[in-house]
Amino acid sequence: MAARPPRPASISTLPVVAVATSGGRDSTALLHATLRQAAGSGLQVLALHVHHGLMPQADAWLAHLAAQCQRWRSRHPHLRFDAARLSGSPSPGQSIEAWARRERYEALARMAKAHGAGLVLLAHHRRDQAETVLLQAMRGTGPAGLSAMPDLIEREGIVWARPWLQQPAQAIEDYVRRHRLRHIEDSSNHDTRFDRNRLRHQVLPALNQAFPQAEQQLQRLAEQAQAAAALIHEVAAQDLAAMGASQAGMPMQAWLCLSPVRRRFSLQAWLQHRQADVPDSLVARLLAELPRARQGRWPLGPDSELRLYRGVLQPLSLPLNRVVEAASLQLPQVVEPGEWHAPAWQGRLRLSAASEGGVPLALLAGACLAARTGGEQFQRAPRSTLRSLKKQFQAAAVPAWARQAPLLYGAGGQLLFVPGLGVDARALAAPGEPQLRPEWLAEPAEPT
Ligand SMILES: Nc1ncnc2c1ncn2[C@@H]1O[C@H](COP(=O)(O)OP(=O)(O)OP(=O)(O)O)[C@@H](O)[C@H]1O
Repeated sequence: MAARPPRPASISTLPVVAVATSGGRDSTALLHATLRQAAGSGLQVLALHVHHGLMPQADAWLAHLAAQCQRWRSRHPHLRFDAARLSGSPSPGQSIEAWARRERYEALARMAKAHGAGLVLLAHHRRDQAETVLLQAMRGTGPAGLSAMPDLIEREGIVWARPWLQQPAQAIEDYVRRHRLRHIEDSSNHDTRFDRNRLRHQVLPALNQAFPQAEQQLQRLAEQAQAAAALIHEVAAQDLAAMGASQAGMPMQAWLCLSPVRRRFSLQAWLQHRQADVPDSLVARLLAELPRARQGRWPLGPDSELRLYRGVLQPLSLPLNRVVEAASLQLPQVVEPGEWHAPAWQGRLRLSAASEGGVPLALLAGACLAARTGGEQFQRAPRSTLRSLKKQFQAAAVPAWARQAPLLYGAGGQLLFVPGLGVDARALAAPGEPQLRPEWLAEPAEPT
């Protein structure tokens, strides 16, 4: 019996490669080149476009792309097109460009995932890379900024690739002419109020003329900076692990033992865990002030700050009601049953009415929460031996993550309560004495 010819694969089962397409010259060329490469390969090509809702012409660009993909589909039946319209706007103080970039990547990632594409191609080329390096240099950035754009990076399950990062703009122009590709012209690319446009039209031509290898050298600089940034990242991560830093706090004693340059990069890395954009001015201030400070507070963001207390630098979120602050006494002088949120430690302190096993109200007056700094002593039961907190945690098999919760200290510095162990026997109220029983309630970590 003759074998049946294999059935063509259904389009929805083919592997998908996405191309981010603005409709401009470069991404039009990349989409076209990808389609040619993919022809007969069994790959599905997905053109993705983001309508930013910022320019009056954006509707026409979207219509142009949809029509172009429709035409190209006659020769490339495995071409699909999708677009997203952004509806938001930048928040006060945020640049339109930064907002548009972030939203664009998020929209591209959403669409790629919805279509099962794990790879998104971007049409940046060598001149874009040179411009990015120079722009970063003009901002006085460090190795991370000078790294400019990676040719391949994985973020949140999507691989972003820039296959033309080594290609000169001229090669793409030639390709577009050879294939007579139609593309849109974004008039804002000539608006010299934008830094990039001034650089492109006024600086780069002169630079290329004076140094014909300028773009290649700037690309090499970006690669060197990428290696340096990766090394800094590795060393900072090792230093933070060695000093026992966590999201909740960075111990100052160990940090001060580092060389100045390692202090700087470990501090920066620790701050960036919490907040992507850490102002250089804050890092400079902390580097200058922390070595001499015993206590202190520094603004971190609109709703958070850093506190130095008992040798630990801690980030605190501010707006939640009744934030238990580490640096000053937070429980009032007259303490009543209630709950205090401590977002920096991802938990709540609850004080409940009790007739035994609690802490006397007198000791709770003006008490505060503080991070473990090492060397604390704790007594489990009235006639038991005083032992180090570390040993007590081990004996009670308190898991390592639970040992990061804050300790409750009385106004006089007396240890009152340790999450996971309970009330220190020296702070136990006598039966019938006015008292409250402390309890620590851990909250699930927020996604970062
Ligand atoms: N609105 C958009 N929708 C989808 N992808 C985009 C969009 N804008 C930019 N991109 C992607 O990001 C790359 C770089 O963006 P950039 O703003 O430098 O390019 P462009 O000048 O808008 O267009 P092109 O690179 O196509 O000439 C584009 O080549 C494209 O891959």
